[in-house]
Amino acid sequence: MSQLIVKGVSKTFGEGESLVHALSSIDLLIEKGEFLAIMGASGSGKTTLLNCISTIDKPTSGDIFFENFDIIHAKENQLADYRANNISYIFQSYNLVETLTVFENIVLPLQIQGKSVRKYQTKINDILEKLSIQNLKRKFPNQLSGGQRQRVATARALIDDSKLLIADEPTGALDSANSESLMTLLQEVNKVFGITILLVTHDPVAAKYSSRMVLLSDGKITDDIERKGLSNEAYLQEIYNRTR
Ligand SMILES: Nc1ncnc2c1ncn2[C@@H]1O[C@H](COP(=O)(O)OP(=O)(O)OP(=O)(O)O)[C@@H](O)[C@H]1O
Repeated sequence: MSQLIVKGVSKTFGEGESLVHALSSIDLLIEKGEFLAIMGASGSGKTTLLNCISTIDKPTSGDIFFENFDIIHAKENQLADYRANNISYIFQSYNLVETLTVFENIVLPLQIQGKSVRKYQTKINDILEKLSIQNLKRKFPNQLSGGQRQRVATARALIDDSKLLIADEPTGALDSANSESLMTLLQEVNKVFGITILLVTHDPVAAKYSSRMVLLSDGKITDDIERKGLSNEAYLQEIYNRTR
């Protein structure tokens, strides 16, 4: 059973002359632990698809199930629980709180959800160690390099047992060196923690770190390729071939 099932999802905006078909009958099965890159031209429906999955937006028709949970027919309080328990985001700007230490930033989602930081101590140490930021715990964000800030923001996204990590154009504002380090980090996090990642990107170089790429054109899926055993570079070539 796939972790995420998107079945016949359509989404329109506006009406009459200004009607836009943002998504047209999207069918997509996503397995647990997949690192999926969603590509496509501007306006092809990438963000709308992510928004329907993360319940920011509601499809006009179709069904979405996450681990058997029926997102479309759920009540608002159930959706709030779904979001809190399952979804984390990686933001372009990292969104670290400058007046809190690295440790306090990382445990913030636990505190917001009223969870005991003490119960998560082993997991916190594991994440700090795996992301090589144990020695930064007491520092403040303004004492960190760009790459270290990325690692702290990623640790925070991983702390609360979320099953789905959503990154909408996370490299959009980064230079190529920082893009590469963020994408390498996401690839590592996907492998080590097995978290499912949904990445929206325009950039084939960012998409080469994924395990699968779907291409949207005018609200439809027009291509779907898996990395299988390909190296990043061979997979990149395949993505170039299929997206140009
Ligand atoms: N709230 C809205 N109201 C009206 N039209 C919308 C709205 N949101 C999206 N659209 C339209 O739906 C289509 C898909 O938009 P979407 O933002 O999903 O595309 P995208 O592939 O993420 O684009 P980009 O790469 O530029 O971010 C576009 O034609 C867009 O203009």
